[in-house]
Amino acid sequence: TELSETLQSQDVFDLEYAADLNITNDGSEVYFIRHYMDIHSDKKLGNIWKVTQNGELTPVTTGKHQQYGMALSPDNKRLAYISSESGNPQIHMQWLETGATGQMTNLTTAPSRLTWSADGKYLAFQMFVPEKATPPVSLPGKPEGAEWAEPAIYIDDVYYRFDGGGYTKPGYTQIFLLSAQGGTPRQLTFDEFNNNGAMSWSQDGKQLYFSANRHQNFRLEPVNTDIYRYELASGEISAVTDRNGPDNQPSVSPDGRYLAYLGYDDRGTNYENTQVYVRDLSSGKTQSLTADLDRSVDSLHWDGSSRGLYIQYDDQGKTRVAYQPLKGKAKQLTDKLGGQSYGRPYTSSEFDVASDGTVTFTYSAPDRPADVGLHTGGKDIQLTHLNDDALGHKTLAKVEEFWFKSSADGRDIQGWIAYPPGFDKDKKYPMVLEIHGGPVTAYGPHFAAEIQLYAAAGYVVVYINPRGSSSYGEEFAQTIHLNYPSQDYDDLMSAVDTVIDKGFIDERELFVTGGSGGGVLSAWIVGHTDRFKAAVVAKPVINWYSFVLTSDFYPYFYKYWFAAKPWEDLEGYMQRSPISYVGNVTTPTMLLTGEADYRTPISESEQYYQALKLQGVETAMVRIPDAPHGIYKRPSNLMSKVEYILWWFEQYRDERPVKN
Ligand SMILES: CSCC[C@H](NC=O)C(=O)N[C@@H](CC(C)C)C(=O)N[C@@H](Cc1ccccc1)C(=O)O
Repeated sequence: TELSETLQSQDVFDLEYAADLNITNDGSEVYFIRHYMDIHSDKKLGNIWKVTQNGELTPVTTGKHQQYGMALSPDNKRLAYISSESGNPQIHMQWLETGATGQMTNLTTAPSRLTWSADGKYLAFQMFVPEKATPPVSLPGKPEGAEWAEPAIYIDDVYYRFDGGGYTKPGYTQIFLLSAQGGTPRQLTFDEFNNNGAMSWSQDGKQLYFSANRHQNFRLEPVNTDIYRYELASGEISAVTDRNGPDNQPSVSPDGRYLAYLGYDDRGTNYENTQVYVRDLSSGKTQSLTADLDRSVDSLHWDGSSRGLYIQYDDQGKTRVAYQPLKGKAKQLTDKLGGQSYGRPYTSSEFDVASDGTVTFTYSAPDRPADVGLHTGGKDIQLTHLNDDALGHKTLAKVEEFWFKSSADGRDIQGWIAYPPGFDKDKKYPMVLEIHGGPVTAYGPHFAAEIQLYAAAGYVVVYINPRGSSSYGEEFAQTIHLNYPSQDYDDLMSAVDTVIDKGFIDERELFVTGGSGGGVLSAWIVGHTDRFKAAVVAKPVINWYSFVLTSDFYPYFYKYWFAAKPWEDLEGYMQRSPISYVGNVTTPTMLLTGEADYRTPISESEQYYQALKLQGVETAMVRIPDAPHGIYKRPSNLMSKVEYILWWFEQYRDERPVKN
């Protein structure tokens, strides 16, 4: 058959995906944000749409806005959401029976986490409250009308910049209460903590549960969140949990008897399974429902009868929803969740449940970003086809799962092969090995523009979940505790050998790329083998010593990824740093990083670039202006990333592909 069009990088502007799924109590309709890429502002925007069980789609809001944080009222008659249509983010409401809409607030900073009280009379929300910063120094002698340089910036907080958010301002996130009739929000919390975790109301509306890190030393105990109870009548705040380790996502059962939440005991490792806990609110008795699951639960929703919970977790690169009763075994419902990470094939999804047990979820397929799916009557139904117009006429890469044994120790490892459109097993193809970051995350059989674009350019693309990835249980993730990179390198090389053995790879045409943790591993690869013809190392850590002292989340990294502070274990830090092996590199290696990446700051890439130059190795550096760690967030930056990677590889191909 003749090939139809293949995917081009500019097609990323045509992608849409579903998010913020809210299902009605009777399961008949799903409200969701229909995200699209605006080619003029180069940003992801989104409006609210509704889809019925038979797939009928209706717009609920319109306009070129960013709308998000949607929350359907308990009686399903109103929809609260956040919209930037007035110029900055405000709470809006739509009365669904009449279609009347209104802006409910005039806030000075962005609201988040809209949470309805059970009687539908109030919305709790959160908002950053800035504090006045008085600089310790002011300069004397400025003549009137003089134009002096911007004043110096004084910093004394532990966290002074966040990836994606820029340099921080002094202040804290506080909880507010807004009448569903509108009016002035009332501030509920005032203390010097970030009260910024998920919230849930008691059924009688007298208490608000929320998660936050309210420990005196919270800045240096970065994952020690607990659940707190706020008494609406007195303003008193008391701790419900107090263990060492995160407790979050509180959710009061519909009958008001139980509080469910997620968490784990912090043992100081790189990964622990997040479990579901249920506390009987009158006796205080608490039990874990998922101690035997050996997977991390990411989210939960109560069943309408309060007899159990619907839970979401990653398993072997896919995401499942299961029903976990308060007593007894879990029942699997669907494993078709995903599709929200449209750049690279990370697991990323969400779900919601109606009172009758109908589950809506983001429906994943290797050839489409997230659609709205429904699980009802034991079946999965795809309700929307948001990208059939943009992608339906194109030939996309087929994605096939494979398993192989690692040469390190015979461990079973899972991976996927994306075949170029028009693939013929009797021909020989160049290969791209694409490596995920985290390092405790997972790739899976999900749509990814980057993978699809490399395949459309004629490469067989291989991606795997090396040891250390999530979705295979605690032992698998913890193999890299204080040991990253290590045998994950062997897993990656075994994947390459396994695919070569299939007979359709030109062994002389091997290429490698990866981002973040995948940048660490691709730099590690070129320092340990010369099998690849060219490499692109994206947003990497090159030197763990400098990374820990420049990354935004440094109180976490030194504590959970290393045995000691950098100056206490110089040898350990350097032994695991790609910079230590730069003397071995002969592979032409390009660096690519966002200039506003405060997670893996661009100084990491600069170190490797300069070292490679000193070594006389072919190299180049691509700097993406203003881009944070999530380079893909602006579609044109995703295009730049892919175009530069393909261009770099093409320089080193024996036969360059002919551009049409
Ligand atoms: C508790 S913070 C752990 C670090 C965080 N992990 C999230 O998965 C992270 O930012 N990891 C970086 C590498 C690290 C700073 C050396 C990373 O590999 N990022 C990946 C994965 C990722 C995907 C989506 C959102 C956040 C991270 C990447 O950017 O591809």
